[in-house]
Amino acid sequence: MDAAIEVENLVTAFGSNVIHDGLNLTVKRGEILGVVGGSGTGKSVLLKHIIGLLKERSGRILVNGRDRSTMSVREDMESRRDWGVLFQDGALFSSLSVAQNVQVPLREHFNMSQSLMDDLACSKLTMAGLPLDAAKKFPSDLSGGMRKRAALARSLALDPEILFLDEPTAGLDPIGASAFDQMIKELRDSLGLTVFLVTHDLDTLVTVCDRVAVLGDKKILINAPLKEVMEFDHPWVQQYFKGPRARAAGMEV
Ligand SMILES: Nc1ncnc2c1ncn2[C@@H]1O[C@H](COP(=O)(O)OP(=O)(O)OP(=O)(O)O)[C@@H](O)[C@H]1O
Repeated sequence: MDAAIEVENLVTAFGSNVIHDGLNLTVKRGEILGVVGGSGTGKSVLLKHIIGLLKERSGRILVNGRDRSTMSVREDMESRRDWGVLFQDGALFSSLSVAQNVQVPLREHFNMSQSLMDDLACSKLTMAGLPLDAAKKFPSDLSGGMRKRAALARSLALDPEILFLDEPTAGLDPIGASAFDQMIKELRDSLGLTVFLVTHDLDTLVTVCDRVAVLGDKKILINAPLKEVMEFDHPWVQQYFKGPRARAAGMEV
């Protein structure tokens, strides 16, 4: 099996608060993996460990087959081009225009002309479904949904192989959320991306995820296609997938 991400026996803690204790997870290349779990179970912390924003841990994390902990600083920097991240709040720089935001990773990694960067920013904005007149706007001039798309455009700036999305549809109205889901699927299909998607959104799980990994009891309880996950005998899983919201999302085994 060709794995984009492999997490082996991960143990993490903040002081005495153990977050993950022997967590194992494989994300296959080209799949959209939905990561779910109760609030505070460590989904965002797991994402931050995989991308190297958090470092204190034991266990191995391999991205594209490379062990993050044994990389030189240069290798680590190079490997950062392999992925893009969309954080929960979008994390755009408010004093920069949308185009300048998209160009931040380009400036960090390459030495290219302004006109090339402008062209690239326009192409990434189009990919993320934004009109070109958004380029000169500032984040505060955009709706919540457009800000998410601008942040997505920035996460695509370096032509990543892997996309990390932390609750991408949170705060979007149902129409905006379903359009965003559709776009993620189209981007995966056209660019061959691997997507690691933290979400609480049941509609997203149903419509875009190939597999679902459930984080609970400090581990991945199950990592399987949704239908299999829904049959998994664990109290949180049963409550989550058989509750009123799940029924409203049309989830039936
Ligand atoms: N920088 C930090 N310092 C100390 N504790 C932290 C830090 N970041 C996260 N935590 C703790 O780690 C635990 C897991 O947090 P995390 O944000 O990963 O949860 P989550 O599963 O993403 O939750 P949610 O679904 O609510 O976003 C929580 O108890 C949180 O308080």
